[in-house]
Amino acid sequence: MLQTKVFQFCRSLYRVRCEVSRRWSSQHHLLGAKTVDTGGCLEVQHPHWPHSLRVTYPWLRDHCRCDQCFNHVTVQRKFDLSALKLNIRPATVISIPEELEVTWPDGHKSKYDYQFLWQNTFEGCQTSYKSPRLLWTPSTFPEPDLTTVPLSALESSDKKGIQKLLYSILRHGFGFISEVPPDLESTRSAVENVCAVQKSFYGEMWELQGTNLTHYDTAYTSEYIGPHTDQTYFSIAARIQVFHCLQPALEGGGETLLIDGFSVAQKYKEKYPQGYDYLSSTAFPAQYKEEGQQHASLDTIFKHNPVTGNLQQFRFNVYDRAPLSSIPLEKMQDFYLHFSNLVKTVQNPRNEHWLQLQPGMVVLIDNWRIMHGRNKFSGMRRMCGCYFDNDDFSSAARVLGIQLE
Ligand SMILES: C[N+](C)(C)CCCC[C@H](N)C(=O)O
Ligand SMILES: O=C(O)CCC(=O)C(=O)O
Repeated sequence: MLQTKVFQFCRSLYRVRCEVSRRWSSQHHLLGAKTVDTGGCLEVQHPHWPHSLRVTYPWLRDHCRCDQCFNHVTVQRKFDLSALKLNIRPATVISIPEELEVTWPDGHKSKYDYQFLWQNTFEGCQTSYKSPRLLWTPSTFPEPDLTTVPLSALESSDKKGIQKLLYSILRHGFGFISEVPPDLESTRSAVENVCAVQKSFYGEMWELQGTNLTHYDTAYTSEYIGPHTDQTYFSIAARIQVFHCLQPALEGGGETLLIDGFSVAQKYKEKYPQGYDYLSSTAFPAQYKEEGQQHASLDTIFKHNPVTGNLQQFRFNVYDRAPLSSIPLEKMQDFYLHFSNLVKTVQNPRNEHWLQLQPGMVVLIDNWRIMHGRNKFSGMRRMCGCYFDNDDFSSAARVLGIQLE
């Protein structure tokens, strides 16, 4: 009881009331925030923040987290936007150490945790997010200890192994799981520690066995396959490609090629800025056809985050291009000019990192960034793998506290 009284007394000391007719201007006390009414919005400066944040009043009203406006069980909004007045302004704003308390003209009270404001406003998000991405070339190809996690660490309940693997994928575009028994089921259970396997017409886990043409794709032959990303014929390509070489080709060949597509994109953008803009804005079709399957998509090669404009996906597959019906006659020369310059940039041998995948080493490749290919081979070779969908993979990363762009 006494404690409550003392707390209430202290709390009242921190409160600074301001009338809406004046400008908000509360002093910050200890850990409380200083707030200033700047007309259409509220500027909040918290002593723990590197800079102040501005939020509009409609934003504040819309983001009220009281039980009437927000269902905390389902984590869904309940506030009726049709009732939102665009010229709404608070009756009072009180800043206390833990939160900001706003009373609206109709008497409704909203409270905002400072961390909530920092993490959920544009200005806070833009300052906090640091991309982990590190571009590489073969000469800066990351050392195996940075990118490899043994299966036992992946299975540990502290999740540190999974975090390391996810960071490696986000940083370098790939990561390895070592010590995985070289069979399909063990590969599945190893990767399922990270994310659910995507179901597609290839099934969930797939296997390439020599030249057994299970699907109508060059992957199921022993031919060379140049650098590409998979599933350009889907409207959303798989985010992660998993490979486990169960048996390297008995008579040689079959090495894996990796190229950092974002590094190539950067070089292409520097050398051919117009081409980069063209291939970021001109969609062209891709396809996959076999009995019972006819997949088609229409999209650009470079795709960017719609808010930051940062490169988000590099879609590149010369083999799965559909007939070019989407480009009008007068734009056709532009297309071939820009596309062939990109192909030349990709095919520069200085981008190529070749490796022989070994049984026991499972590689997870970011299919939105890294191109893969393989050398031709002879004799029996066995490779299994699967894909992860982008949404499932991103969710798995966020669940472990990894912030994504
Ligand atoms: C991986 N797996 C062997 C199942 C399929 C390979 C598909 C390759 C296809 N051209 C594409 O780019 O998607
Ligand atoms: O056989 C391989 O190593 C990879 C084949 C391939 O490029 C693919 O599956 O997309």
